[in-house]
Amino acid sequence: MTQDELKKAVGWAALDYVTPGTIVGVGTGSTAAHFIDALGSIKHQIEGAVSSSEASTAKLKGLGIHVFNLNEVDSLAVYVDGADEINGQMQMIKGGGAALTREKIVAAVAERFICIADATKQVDVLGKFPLPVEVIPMARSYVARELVKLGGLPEYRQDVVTDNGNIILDVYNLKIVDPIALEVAINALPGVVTVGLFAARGADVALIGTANGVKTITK
Ligand SMILES: O=C[C@H](O)[C@H](O)[C@H](O)COP(=O)(O)O
Repeated sequence: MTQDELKKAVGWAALDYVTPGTIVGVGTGSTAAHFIDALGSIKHQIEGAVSSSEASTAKLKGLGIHVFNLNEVDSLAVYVDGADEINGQMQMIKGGGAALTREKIVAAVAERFICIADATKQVDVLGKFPLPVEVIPMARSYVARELVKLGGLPEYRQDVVTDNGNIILDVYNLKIVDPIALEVAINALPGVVTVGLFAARGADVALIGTANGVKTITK
């Protein structure tokens, strides 16, 4: 099976976690795009969605799914999204598609985070995938210097502006042995909007696409 077929398998498998009549939290990226297609097949059974990016919003609307503003919604039963890496503690690196901030916000409102990922995303230690950090543009150099002090090698993601008008620093060379501590430390830097570590609030369920089918891991 190709990687995209594995992504499709987990995207569709996530439908099992969608309760009819509810508003669904929707992530961003190539795996989440398969979930959106799957959601389209049951669009008359759900009230709508809350989206984590302009790209997902456009796709949802294109399929005729109503997209709610998060401020209109008190709670979400589930948030379904992909990841760039996920470890055995269900902690993740996200933001390869620059959508990390809105993803973290929508995930925070949801009761359960359903991570959908192909098996290549599973790791023992987070950090091989460069850690995305969304930064206010004027703070770029300052935050980069601080990230070096934390042991990382930050690289400015050229030609990328987030949906919130900010920039992304991708931090290489990290072996993240204490993900929660690093999440707290980076989030505390003035100018950082969000770090793409989803550690304090990780996934509750992981649907992992493997050659032998979809594996379900529950926290
Ligand atoms: O900003 C992007 C998101 O965090 C994605 O969920 C993540 O990059 C995984 O994307 P994909 O499903 O395309 O591998």
